[in-house]
Amino acid sequence: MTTDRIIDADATREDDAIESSIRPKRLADYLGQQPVREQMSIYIDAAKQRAEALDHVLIFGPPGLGKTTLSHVIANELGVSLRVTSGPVIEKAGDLAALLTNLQPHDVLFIDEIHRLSPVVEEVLYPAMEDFQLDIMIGEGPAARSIKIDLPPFTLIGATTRAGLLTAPLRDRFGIVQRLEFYSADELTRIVRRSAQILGIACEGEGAVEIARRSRGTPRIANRLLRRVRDYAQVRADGRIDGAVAGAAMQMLKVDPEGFDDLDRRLLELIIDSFDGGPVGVESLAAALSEERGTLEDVIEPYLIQQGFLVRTARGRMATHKAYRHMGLTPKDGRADLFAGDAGGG
Ligand SMILES: Nc1ncnc2c1ncn2[C@@H]1O[C@H](COP(=O)(O)OP(=O)(O)OP(=O)(O)O)[C@@H](O)[C@H]1O
Ligand SMILES: [Mg+2]
Repeated sequence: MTTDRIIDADATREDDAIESSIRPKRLADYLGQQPVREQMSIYIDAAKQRAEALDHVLIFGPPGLGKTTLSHVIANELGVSLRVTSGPVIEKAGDLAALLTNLQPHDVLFIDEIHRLSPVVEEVLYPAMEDFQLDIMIGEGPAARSIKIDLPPFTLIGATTRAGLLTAPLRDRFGIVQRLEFYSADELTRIVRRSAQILGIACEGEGAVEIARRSRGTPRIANRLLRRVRDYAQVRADGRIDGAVAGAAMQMLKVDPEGFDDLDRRLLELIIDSFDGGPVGVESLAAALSEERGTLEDVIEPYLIQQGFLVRTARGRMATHKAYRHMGLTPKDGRADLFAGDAGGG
């Protein structure tokens, strides 16, 4: 979105290039996300047994957790084609009509950033999802008329960073809603090992663990850190990534043991120093960091909140006891009690 953070969860061009080789294609290679995998495997088998299109799927979760990957996996497992588009790209009702009428029965249409569909396009999508029917107006003025076109049964997969961004009528039309969670260090370790193997990188036990621990619960970041650590290992060591090499590389990359970079630390510092620990509104924080509010809410905050460094309250964001300690500071009086046992969430 904005920065050149090594731990930015957004995809870069380099990511896209390597993506195709390491992106899992089958459910069995889609590591972690156990409940999602289990459910999807049942829904996919059931749809195949009935020879029906899979019900529409909404996938939401922070950037880099595997929304696009999961949609590819679903289409692969169903044995159908996947058409990829995104909310902002579909400008007119006619664009959507062209996409939908080109689908084969049971195909998957993947709409990324589905919360950014225009209201007009969304209106056209409702009957398409519900009744596999297109209801569009052609012509203008007195000559305008509405025509109905039957569509092949298809599966819509929508992805968004936050379910709350969707309108209620759109959300209600998805029969399957999957929320992706941040990955555990163990899951990320397996992902790092798998990627290392595919890319032919020698990455030993502790090396993979070290990279996983600092990946902010995000596979895209894990894969990117793996590549940067490989560079370091190649130039400064014998090419093998072990714990020590990974640790040294992380120091060079300024990724701290929690996986935080300068931006995360600046955010925590800001709340603690300039706003006395909060609460402080998200707009003020975004302005002070020169970041967009959306970046703050979708990219930076979710992990800090999930890890219990930040809490979202009705009056704004507050730094927790854990945040003070991480920054090497003593919590304000009372704050320790207030947040003792706080496990994050939100
Ligand atoms: N469950 C998984 N197992 C292994 N690797 C994964 C998994 N999920 C994602 N990845 C890896 O992480 C990378 C990023 O995933 P993906 O592009 O699907 O994220 P996304 O949620 O669509 O992100 P964005 O919100 O930016 O679109 C992929 O290239 C893939 O290799
Ligand atoms: Mg994606």
